[in-house]
Amino acid sequence: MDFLFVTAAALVDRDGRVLVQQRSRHRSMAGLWEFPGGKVEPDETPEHALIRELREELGIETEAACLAPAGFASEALGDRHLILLLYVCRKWKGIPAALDSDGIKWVRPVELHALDMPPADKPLIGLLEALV
Ligand SMILES: Nc1nc2c([nH]c(=O)n2[C@H]2C[C@H](O)[C@@H](COP(=O)(O)OP(=O)(O)OP(=O)(O)O)O2)c(=O)[nH]1
Repeated sequence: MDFLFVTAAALVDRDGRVLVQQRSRHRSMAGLWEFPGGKVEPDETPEHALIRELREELGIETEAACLAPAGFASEALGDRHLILLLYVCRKWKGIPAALDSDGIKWVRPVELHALDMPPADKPLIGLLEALV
């Protein structure tokens, strides 16, 4: 099986809201709301990939100690199989900006049900409702 490992973060603010970003037009799954993150490169740990993606996509800095494993999703993706590793992060430096997406917004976990998200993300919503 050809696995695609992707790491993503639920950034949680002091009001218990979670950041989601909208995938930009030129990407697969364009327009869907997702958790910031991306593919784990062969030479990276999931945590380092996520730290890099948060820097590239949002312009924020965090560290491995601030990434708490929250859960995962397992979903067919074309001829590959996606393993999406979700971390909760409550501590970072900087103010998130939409550097690589069509927009960002902060929502309560219960509000995620009403957003168009990739299929892999759906089972993670209940998890965040319980955790955040
Ligand atoms: N970052 C992120 N990716 C997700 C989520 N849910 C989900 O199915 N994915 C999928 C979409 C992509 O296939 C892959 C993430 O890769 P990526 O975002 O680095 O991919 P990409 O746009 O550069 O490339 P592509 O998918 O357009 O080929 O994981 C999510 O919540 N966050």
